[in-house]
Amino acid sequence: MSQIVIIGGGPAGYEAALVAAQLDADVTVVEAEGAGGACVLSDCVPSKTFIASSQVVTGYRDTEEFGVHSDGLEAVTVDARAVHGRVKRLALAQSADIHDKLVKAGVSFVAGSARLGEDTLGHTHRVLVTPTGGGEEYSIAASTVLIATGATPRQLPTAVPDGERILTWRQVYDLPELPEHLIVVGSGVTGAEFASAYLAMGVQVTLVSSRDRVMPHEDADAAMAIERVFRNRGMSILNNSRADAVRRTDDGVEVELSDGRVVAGSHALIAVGSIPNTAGLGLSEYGVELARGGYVQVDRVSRTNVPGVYAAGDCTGVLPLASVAAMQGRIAMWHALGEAVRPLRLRTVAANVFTDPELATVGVSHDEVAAGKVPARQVMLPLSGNARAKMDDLADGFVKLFCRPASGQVIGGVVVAPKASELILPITMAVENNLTVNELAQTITIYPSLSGSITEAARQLMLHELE
Ligand SMILES: Cc1cc2nc3c(=O)[nH]c(=O)nc-3n(C[C@H](O)[C@H](O)[C@H](O)COP(=O)(O)OP(=O)(O)OC[C@H]3O[C@@H](n4cnc5c(N)ncnc54)[C@H](O)[C@@H]3O)c2cc1C
Ligand SMILES: NC(=O)c1ccc[n+]([C@@H]2O[C@H](COP(=O)([O-])OP(=O)(O)OC[C@H]3O[C@@H](n4cnc5c(N)ncnc54)[C@H](O)[C@@H]3O)[C@@H](O)[C@H]2O)c1
Repeated sequence: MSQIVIIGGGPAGYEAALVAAQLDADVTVVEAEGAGGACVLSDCVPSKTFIASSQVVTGYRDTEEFGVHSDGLEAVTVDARAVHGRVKRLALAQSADIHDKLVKAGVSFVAGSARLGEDTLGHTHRVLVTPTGGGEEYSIAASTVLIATGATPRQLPTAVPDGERILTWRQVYDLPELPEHLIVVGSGVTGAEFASAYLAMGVQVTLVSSRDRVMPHEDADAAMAIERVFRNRGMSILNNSRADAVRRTDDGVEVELSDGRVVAGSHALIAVGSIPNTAGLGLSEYGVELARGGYVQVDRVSRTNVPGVYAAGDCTGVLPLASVAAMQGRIAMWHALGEAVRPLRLRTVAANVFTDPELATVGVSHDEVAAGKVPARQVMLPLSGNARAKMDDLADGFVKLFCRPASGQVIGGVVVAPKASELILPITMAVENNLTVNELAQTITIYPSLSGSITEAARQLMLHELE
């Protein structure tokens, strides 16, 4: 029987374990924090639960427009302890669900910290395990090892988090109350999501963005649309501003920018990216190649350069999403256990930024098209003309579609809208299944619906014979 040892129990690790158990392997997952990993316990799941509370507050905005009288947003109060309690409860419950699922599938789940042992020059790898809460280190033999150790918030040496005023995104749920004035350092996806959620909850937010717009890696039209919404709702956004240092003051924090300006607030959230958890695993000693930044180098079936040692998820830096981590983990096990497997394809991975409004993307990007790397026709359709959007008083979103110039094959799209995460699916299906704009356009959608704008955009891209 194949013996699989998986280091790390996040989406990469636990989804891999489920596949390997299904294929009758003897599977052990060693996890330092808890089933579900950082994704479930401190990153993705908690942040989305927190955002869910912020959306409840948003529901009280602009009720007059709908003919509903209320005391307005000012009368809404957010009980931070209750919100944080819910965040932690849901995370632990999700972790327990995953733990139960693994155990039910026959996986041995070990609470501990693991690393590779000495290279034994054979077909068996040795994984050394230090149990959580003490106990002797012991070793497990494995025919296949999967490194799925995730990543950790990057720290700036001049802005060291103290868990009270200077925070990582993992520490915000321990605050006894909401910040009065939160300075978010870093306007990537993480910074933008938290800035959006705190703003919705009535917190004064300043976003320190090192680039000329927020979310520099996202579609420019979408990022700028969201930046406009942020500003209109009162967020202060400092573009082209790098934080050099963050310091505690008597009653808060001050953030020193590289141009010498100093911004004062009550709290600072440092969201300047992550670093892979690959130190201390014995990888280099074992001959596993690491790329720049300490990421484990893998191919599209999750192999490292060392036979029998695979890696998946954020520790590989391929595309730090839970969905991708999970697929990399499954692919590793299918490959290791001799199943037919399709190498990882990033082209059809949909991603969503959970700001208000949300920003979902799939397929080719505007930058690739603009740079001439991918020939494409495109259309951008504002939601303001959509009947359902008018009813819901949605003015800010849009749908963008990209297709191949001659065939009309759909190759990408962007949606900015509430619940864009749900609306992107038809475009993802079209990209995945090589559908054309004609096929999308001929699909009958619900009337009135926001998804009607997707087929409407497709109709605008249909080529007419006279053109
Ligand atoms: C704030 C935030 C929000 C996010 N939101 C989303 C989202 O909405 N959607 C989405 O798709 N992605 C989201 N992501 C990204 C997503 O969380 C990651 O891509 C995902 O967690 C990666 O999974 P993983 O299995 O690689 O690692 P992780 O989830 O990080 O799990 C790795 C686990 O390995 C453990 N570990 C590390 N070293 C060892 C060791 N030596 N021994 C034993 N255990 C070890 C760690 O303790 C950790 O629990 C978000 C990320 C952040 C930071
Ligand atoms: N909804 C989701 O799916 C979701 C949510 C959060 C994160 N993620 C994943 O995590 C990845 C990483 O996102 P992230 O936002 O954590 O990191 P990131 O690296 O994408 O963004 C960090 C930003 O901070 C900026 N920065 C760095 N140093 C700075 C300084 N001193 N002052 C001001 N700005 C500074 C960087 O220029 C960068 O724009 C995303 O690409 C995504 O794949 C996904």
